[in-house]
Amino acid sequence: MSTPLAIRIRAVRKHFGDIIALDDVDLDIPTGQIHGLVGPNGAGKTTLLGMLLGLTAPTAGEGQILDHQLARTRAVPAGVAGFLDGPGLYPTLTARQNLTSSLALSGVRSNDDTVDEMLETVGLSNVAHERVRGFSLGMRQRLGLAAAVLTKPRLLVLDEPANGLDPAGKRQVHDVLTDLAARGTTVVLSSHRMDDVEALCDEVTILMSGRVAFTGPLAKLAAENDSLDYRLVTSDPASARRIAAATHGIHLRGADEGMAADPAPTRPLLLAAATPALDELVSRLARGGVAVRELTPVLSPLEAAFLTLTDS
Ligand SMILES: Nc1ncnc2c1ncn2[C@@H]1O[C@H](COP(=O)(O)OP(=O)(O)OP(=O)(O)O)[C@@H](O)[C@H]1O
Repeated sequence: MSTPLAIRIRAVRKHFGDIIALDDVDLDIPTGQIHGLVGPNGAGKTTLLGMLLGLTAPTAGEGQILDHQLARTRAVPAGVAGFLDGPGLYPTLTARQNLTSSLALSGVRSNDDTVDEMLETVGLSNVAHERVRGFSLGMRQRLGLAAAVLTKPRLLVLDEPANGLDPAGKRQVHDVLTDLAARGTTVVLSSHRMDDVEALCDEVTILMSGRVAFTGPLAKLAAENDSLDYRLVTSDPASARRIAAATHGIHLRGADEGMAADPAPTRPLLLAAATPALDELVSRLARGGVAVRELTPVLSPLEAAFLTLTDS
């Protein structure tokens, strides 16, 4: 049996005067999934997230968010938490007071230990008693996430949650979200960082000018890519270049494209290929006694799809 849907949206449109922010959007997000929303500036990501949070009503279309119909009222539906444009925090209260106030407002029962554990989880124990006024963007992001998570949401909606985070902060946020999803919370987040989305999300939706250009698993996106650019490092660059040039479906790129053989190339070889041709190349290299030390996509499937769709 398939996983029940946390979000089911059909033919949703949103107009702001003459501006069409969302145009005929369909979206299915199963319960417990971490779903990434990507797209260029102005694509409609924040508008869609705002709709999930009950802050914006659709102009047309319909949807089901958890047990609720897509908002006609401007209120965050029960079971949903999150934030747009940074978390709403009280600057004059301490980090700890912010969490206890947020809990009190949400009506969720909790105890002091839970609050302290959450501060520890997001790496803010050492500043628990400091006022939020002096916090950096990354600290605010982590505190906002902690406040949202403490309310035990069934759906967590986050606009650019990795903004301003250093690598340690990013890992803490990743751990919190992965743990939440493993316990059944659905997470929908937007990001301009493709590497974050790929590291964290099960599925992704690419929005372009308010329309869904792609929605589905990242693996499907990779499979739909005819050809990707790769960087190849081997034990014998000259032989590798010769073998690559003679392999059907391999296209040399950059400085190697159409160039006479470089007798002693030292740079990595750049080439474009689909997966079957790449498999063939690796077999031929092995048969030719050339060891493959590194074979990596120059752009990930998500980055490549994004650039193709935005025609950059
Ligand atoms: N309240 C509003 N009033 C008028 N236009 C709006 C409003 N909110 C969004 N828009 C417009 O709707 C379109 C989509 O905006 P939205 O903020 O949803 O895009 P986005 O994908 O989140 O962009 P970014 O990556 O820059 O945050 C844009 O053209 C924007 O100018």
